[in-house]
Amino acid sequence: MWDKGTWSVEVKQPELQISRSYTPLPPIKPVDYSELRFLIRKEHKGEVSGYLHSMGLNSQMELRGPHPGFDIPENVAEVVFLAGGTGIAPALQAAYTTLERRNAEARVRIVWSNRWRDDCEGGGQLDNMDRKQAGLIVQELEVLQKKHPGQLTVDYFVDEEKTFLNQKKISQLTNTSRRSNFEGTKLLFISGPEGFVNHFAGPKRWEDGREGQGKVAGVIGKMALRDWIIWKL
Ligand SMILES: Cc1cc2nc3c(=O)[nH]c(=O)nc-3n(C[C@H](O)[C@H](O)[C@H](O)COP(=O)(O)OP(=O)(O)OC[C@H]3O[C@@H](n4cnc5c(N)ncnc54)[C@H](O)[C@@H]3O)c2cc1C
Repeated sequence: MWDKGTWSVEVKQPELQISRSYTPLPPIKPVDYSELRFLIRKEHKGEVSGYLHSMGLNSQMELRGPHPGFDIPENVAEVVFLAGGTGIAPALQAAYTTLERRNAEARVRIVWSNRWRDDCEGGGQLDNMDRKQAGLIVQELEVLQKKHPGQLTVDYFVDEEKTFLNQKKISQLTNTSRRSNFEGTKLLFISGPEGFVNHFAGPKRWEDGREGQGKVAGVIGKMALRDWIIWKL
């Protein structure tokens, strides 16, 4: 799956017989297929996330999948990924596939918005702090940046610090006029809580019994971005 793009698996809660989807984080060492890592937010009264957070070491769980998400095309040139909260997990997947398995000149720009600084400790502030104090995901993003200098940027926005992603920032990220000599597919992803996706790209819609993309609306809908494939996750 790491050759393809974004993907998820379902975790089953055995007592209630319900399942929810979760997004494996890309490998940090050479690919070890026996290991899956996740970032799972503990939702207040969340059935499956609460169950997962209550599990002890060496517990067993039932997984279903993998379920493919978006396949990153071979000729990808630009990826802009707007991630809210745990939407950073598919952002890491897209960055991994693009940077490790595609053209060495492809560029990835991630924006990670969180409500609280605790969720992205050290993000955008690593020059002034001990790296070990940074959040694990922030550290992983930095490792990927160092491995692919100039190819990956990460911007952090934190609601409680009154910094917010806006149209101006998205315009900057999608303005690739200075790279007009480098042709290829341009992908703009929006991934996160429903309110985040709705605000920036409009709601997804049920189409033929499945969750489909719906129209591109919201902030991005007003921008008339040409040449970009826009994908809600
Ligand atoms: C493709 C995909 C990938 C995903 N990847 C990840 C990931 O990597 N990490 C991650 O953390 N999440 C991920 N999610 C979200 C995840 O699947 C779950 O939706 C999330 O963990 C919540 O599930 P839950 O069973 O814990 O909560 P649920 O029990 O479904 O509850 C969700 C919320 O609704 C509230 N709620 C429930 N019932 C009611 C009610 N009757 N009235 C009012 N409020 C109610 C709960 O308090 C809770 O806040 C992904 C989702 C998709 C579709």
